[in-house]
Amino acid sequence: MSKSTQISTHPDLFVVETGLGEYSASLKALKTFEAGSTLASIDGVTNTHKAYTSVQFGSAPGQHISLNSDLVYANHSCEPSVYFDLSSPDRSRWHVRAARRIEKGEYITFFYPSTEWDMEQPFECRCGAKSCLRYIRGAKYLTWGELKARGFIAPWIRQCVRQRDAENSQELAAVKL
Ligand SMILES: C[S@@+](CC[C@H](N)C(=O)[O-])C[C@H]1O[C@@H](n2cnc3c(N)ncnc32)[C@H](O)[C@@H]1O
Repeated sequence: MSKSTQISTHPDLFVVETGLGEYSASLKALKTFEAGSTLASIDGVTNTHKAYTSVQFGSAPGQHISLNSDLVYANHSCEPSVYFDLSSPDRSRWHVRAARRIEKGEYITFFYPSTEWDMEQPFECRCGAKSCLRYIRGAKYLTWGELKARGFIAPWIRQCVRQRDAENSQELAAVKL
């Protein structure tokens, strides 16, 4: 995504850092945020089709939004600094919250599989975290243990995991009969 001519949507909170290669832009905090605090509301969104820039907000087909803001530059991390809370049916209550204390100058990152079941554009993860999962393609490809170790997981992802795991254990039971 190119940032060069766009105006910042959150100039007092974040700055978009542009890198050299493709997909190398990132989002940095311009101030310190306490753990659990709300960084920003997720407003101005529009419904869209699944894309590498979209965020999923439910388990039904087509439940994806376009952020239409600098928040789209938040990269994935396996040890994220924020989470996107789109749990409420009331969109005015959608927020970005701090998963831990975030110092000024730190990257704003979220755990993409916390909202995404089966991503449009998987990638080799470069988050550099000790617990890095290496290849990110959505929650569908992770165990519940791998997911829950990362903190916040959206309700629709928890529901899909429960369904998948129930189906797998039924299949296993059928094989054993
Ligand atoms: C919504 S964009 C995030 C902003 C992106 N860095 C850019 O410059 O447009 C998502 C894309 O960024 C890249 N990305 C995000 N987090 C990454 C990570 N931890 N490791 C490698 N690539 C990442 C992937 O190409 C991914 O499809």
